[in-house]
Amino acid sequence: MPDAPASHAAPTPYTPRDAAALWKRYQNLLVRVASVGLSLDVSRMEPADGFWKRMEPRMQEAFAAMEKLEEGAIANPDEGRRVGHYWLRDPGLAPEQELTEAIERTIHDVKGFAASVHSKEIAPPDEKAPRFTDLLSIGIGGSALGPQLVADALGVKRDKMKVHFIDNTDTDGIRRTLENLGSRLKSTLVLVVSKSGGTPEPRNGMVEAKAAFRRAGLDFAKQAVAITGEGSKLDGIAKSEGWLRRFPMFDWVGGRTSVMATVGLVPAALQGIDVDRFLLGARKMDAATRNPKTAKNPAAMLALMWFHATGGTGEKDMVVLPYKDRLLLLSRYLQQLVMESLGKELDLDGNVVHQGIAVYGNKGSTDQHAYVQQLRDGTNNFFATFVTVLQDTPRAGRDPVIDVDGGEHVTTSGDYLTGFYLGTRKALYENGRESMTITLDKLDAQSLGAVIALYERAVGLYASLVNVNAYHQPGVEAGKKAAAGVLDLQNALLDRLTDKAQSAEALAAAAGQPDQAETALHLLEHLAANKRIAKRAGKYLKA
Ligand SMILES: O=P(O)(O)OC[C@H]1O[C@H](O)[C@H](O)[C@@H](O)[C@@H]1O
Repeated sequence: MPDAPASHAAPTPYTPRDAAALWKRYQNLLVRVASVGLSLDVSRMEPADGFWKRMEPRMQEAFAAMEKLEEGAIANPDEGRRVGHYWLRDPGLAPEQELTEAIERTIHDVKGFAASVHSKEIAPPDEKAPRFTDLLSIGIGGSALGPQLVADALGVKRDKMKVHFIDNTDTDGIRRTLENLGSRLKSTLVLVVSKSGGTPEPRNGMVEAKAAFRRAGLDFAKQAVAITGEGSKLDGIAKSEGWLRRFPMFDWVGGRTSVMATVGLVPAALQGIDVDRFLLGARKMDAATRNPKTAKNPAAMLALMWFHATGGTGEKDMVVLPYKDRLLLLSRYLQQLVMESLGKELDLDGNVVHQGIAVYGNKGSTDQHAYVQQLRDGTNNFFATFVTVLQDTPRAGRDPVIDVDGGEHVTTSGDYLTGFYLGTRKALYENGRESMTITLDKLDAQSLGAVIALYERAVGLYASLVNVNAYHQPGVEAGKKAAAGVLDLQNALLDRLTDKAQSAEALAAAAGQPDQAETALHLLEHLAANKRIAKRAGKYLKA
């Protein structure tokens, strides 16, 4: 008889409570922010006895650090920057009157610009295009993820403009987006969005868009808007070429928290989204998450539950599962917000800590038919955050009700979605898998602003709990520098290429980089696959 296989079952970290105990726990722990119609339920998280008490002094320190940040302290010490995204939705909080005025003026300008575009006062130069119909936003990272989330979560059929994105330097992806616009290019307003104004991907997107405009006989500058830091490279280009408009990006707003700055507000306002309500939702959530009573503060509760679930070291992943198609991009948005903020090698005292929390997820119930199997039965290396919306559609009560079952009572698709969420949560809990739930009464500009603000604050508080700088991203630079070196090598290889076929190794050596033979091979293969150079018997030559 072979030995019985070793059990790989993940340990159950807690004994599931019975229904009565859970009901009580739910009632005790629920945090409700009535002003924005949002609730946070952490009853299916099971921190050990004494956790709340033990963490309370640290949470109070985190509140104090956050208070200083909001007052204008240099909360990003490595970059010597202040961190002002909370001021964007409550300009009166900004530490100086000039900043308050700059924020207010910018919001006013954004709304004014959108109104002029909608009223056709600002219109395309082509006579055959009486108004701007489409919006092409070119940006990456924080200059794309927030706007994409907002556009998808809140877009409706009667949007004032149809929004498209170029968020990569993928030739085919760019072409596909531009081809989709087709003859509507003449009525497309282009936003080139880059806080630093020097990121290669949006620069490339801009160059490709310009080429498409030229091919169509259109004047790019008359249809282009720059959203960037004042004095940046992009700002200079927009200024010298006389673009339609330039909107400033404040230095004290980080890319991943820029959705309530011009980065997010310009496209949202142009699409026709109520940006005032969006900002209001965030402002109300900010008020709720300044509450120093931990148990009443949803951001503090979230941060504490992350700390509990991951041991304060990121040992478990955060699975974000919105049961709502419109919130599909929330997990991708949170991936940047959480991982770029918390994923750090060093803590604030310079110790090597390798912090972070991995975030992934798409949407329910769709994911139940994909990877939820592993969540329920497999390795117990995650905690789930369900996001649910009570109101099935913005027209609830007016939409026709479709009975999908034909039983005694009406059952709708939305009822199934709710059933699947509740069922999955239960199945996970009973198998020792923890989860939280954020419930929105309805999904609209206000509640979306509130959810974003909730996570921004939770990330800031958590960063304090684990003592990292949430507002820099030194690791990103390493990849950027390496990429620049690779492109330099490509140019050196192209310089050495002749009509005589040479191996990758020989070309790398000729380029003075004999130790880069493998990189040279990859570059040459890419060039050959795109017919920009020729390849013969495994060697490379001019095309
Ligand atoms: O807006 P940009 O300056 O072009 O930056 C776009 C993105 O790129 C960087 O690499 C950062 O890591 C992100 O935080 C940022 O959002």
